[in-house]
Amino acid sequence: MRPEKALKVALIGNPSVGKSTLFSRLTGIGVLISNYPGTTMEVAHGRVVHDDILLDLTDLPGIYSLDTLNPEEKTVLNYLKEEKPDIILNVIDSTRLERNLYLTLELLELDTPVIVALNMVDEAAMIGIQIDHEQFAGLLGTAVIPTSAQKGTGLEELMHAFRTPHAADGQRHVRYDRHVESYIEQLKAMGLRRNEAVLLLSHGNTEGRSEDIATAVAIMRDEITSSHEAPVLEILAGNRYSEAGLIARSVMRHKPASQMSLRERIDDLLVSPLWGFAILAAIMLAMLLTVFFVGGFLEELIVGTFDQYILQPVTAALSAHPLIQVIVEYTLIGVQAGFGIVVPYIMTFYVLMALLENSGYLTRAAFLLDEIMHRFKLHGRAMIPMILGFGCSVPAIMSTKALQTRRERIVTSTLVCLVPCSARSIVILDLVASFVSIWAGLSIYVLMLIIAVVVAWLLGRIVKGEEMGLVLEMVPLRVPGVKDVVEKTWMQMKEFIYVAFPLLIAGSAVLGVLQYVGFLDLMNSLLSPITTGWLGLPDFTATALIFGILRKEMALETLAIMAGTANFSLAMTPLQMYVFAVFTTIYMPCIASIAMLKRVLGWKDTAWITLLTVVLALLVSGLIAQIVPVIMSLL
Ligand SMILES: Nc1nc2c(ncn2[C@@H]2O[C@H](COP(=O)(O)OP(=O)(O)OP(=O)(O)O)[C@@H](O)[C@H]2O)c(=O)[nH]1
Ligand SMILES: [Mg+2]
Repeated sequence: MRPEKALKVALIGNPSVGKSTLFSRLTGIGVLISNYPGTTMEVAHGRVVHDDILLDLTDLPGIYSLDTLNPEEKTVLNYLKEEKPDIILNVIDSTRLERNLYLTLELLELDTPVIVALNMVDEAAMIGIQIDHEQFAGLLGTAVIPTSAQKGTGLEELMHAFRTPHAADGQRHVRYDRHVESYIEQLKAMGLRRNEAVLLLSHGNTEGRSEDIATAVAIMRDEITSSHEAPVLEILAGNRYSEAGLIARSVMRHKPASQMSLRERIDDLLVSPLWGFAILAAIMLAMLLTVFFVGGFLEELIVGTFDQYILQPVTAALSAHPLIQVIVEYTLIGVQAGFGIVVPYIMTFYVLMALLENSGYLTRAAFLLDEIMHRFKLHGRAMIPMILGFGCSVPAIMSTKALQTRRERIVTSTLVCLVPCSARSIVILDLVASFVSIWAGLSIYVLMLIIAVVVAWLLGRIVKGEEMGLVLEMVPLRVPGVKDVVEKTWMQMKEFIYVAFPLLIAGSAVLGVLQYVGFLDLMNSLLSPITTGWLGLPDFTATALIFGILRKEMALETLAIMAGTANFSLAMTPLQMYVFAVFTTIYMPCIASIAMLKRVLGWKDTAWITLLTVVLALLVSGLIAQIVPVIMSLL
């Protein structure tokens, strides 16, 4: 029997506790899951039937409390106010019980029934922490279900808890300071509920309340503040912290580890000043080399096979109208470039990025670089979007939403646009590293690093706004789950297969038509003052650069089509390949990145960033094209 009414469940908890993992376990919907705080920046919904109940689940961004009203907290509070969920599923990390409990205590005071998912019990067991969940449930006055979202345990019990509703009344309420409690009682006598009284006392926002209540609250807040010599919010927070501590200590059975575990030792190395940087450099280099060799190997295999069994036989056998012929040929070369060049490189890249994201390493890199980043008036946290940028700029720009100030978001997004994403890496690796030399390929990454440092320094001075301190949550290091990595890679490859591939095939066919009617020649010659004049490139590169705005890897695919071969050394000199790759890496974010920039920053800043990248690209690659021949002639 299909249930009529859906049970609205909101997943709420601290960052990186496994809310999204649980959400995708329960709904089967793929959402981003990574081991760094602030993965979920946008609300995700999922509707699913489990036996006899229809669940309407919402995955929300991670928050630490309901006190400071930062953007994520506002998202959660607005959701609670507007959507009025039937149940709050509070996900907590068993390895960090005490800190997680602060938010739990706040949630329990609201009017909505709370069910606690005591997540990561697998990890807790590994480090010797056991939690008496029955005693815990008794203390909280609600259901507590031990789960491991990653391993998928405890889900049935969770379903059972959803089916057996309880009222919010019996849930634990923090016992505040005597002084505060007596005021709460007075407010209750004036007709308010306890949680309303607590909220009014902590924030003092009496909008929509009677004058009596507003006056009483104002007097009470003043008295509490003056007698404790601290803001009311701080006093309430102090009470919650000590209660969280008490509860955690009474339900936790801790077996102290006798010696430093291997994991802790690795962790120490990762953030130590000397080894830390060496490891960071080694990881980045290893990643690029792996992509280059694995991708290159697969490419050769696929391109060769495609050439021999499809491209050559088909073009040889085809005798049709020249227009048809050119369309078929261009489309086939497009497909070959997509399958042969893009898939091998991008897939290898995605797998490696997924490993990195899910290992917890990103927060170590952020911690390691925190001091340096502050010289550029950025927080170490800004490192996370930049490293994500090596995969794809779009989620990387989205993740800048986790930064606290607009200034940091603008500067970091600009820098993300200068990080060679996997699509740009394809151009660098498949063109320059393959046909010029691997060192030439790697030198482009060094060049981009130098450019990023200069731009960061300049923007640090130009873009106004405050610099904010922010606590960086250190997530535990963990061996990434195979399933998570496969799922994540597939999620991203799907985007490529469903969105980029049709675009590529249609684009190739359109190119064929445009070529046939002579439009490409016209466009190429219009742009030739820039391409051939200033950049010293063959004129057909103009078409490739324009198509590269749609998607960066299309620059290379179009280049292959225009050059009539994927063996680029037949059509371009090494310097031309180098200049083309540098230009493609810097100029204009792709359309999808522009759309994301607009969402995060608005049109004006997006336009500035785009303009900046175009000017930079023209400047840097033009200078290379002009100066290198002069130097060569002097040698
Ligand atoms: N060992 C273990 N790892 C888990 C468990 N649940 C989630 N994880 C891992 O914890 C990390 C964070 O998971 P997410 O689901 O992205 O966490 P989140 O709470 O949605 O995080 P934000 O969106 O940043 O607030 C990922 O690396 C998961 O694989 C679990 O039960 N056990
Ligand atoms: Mg999440």
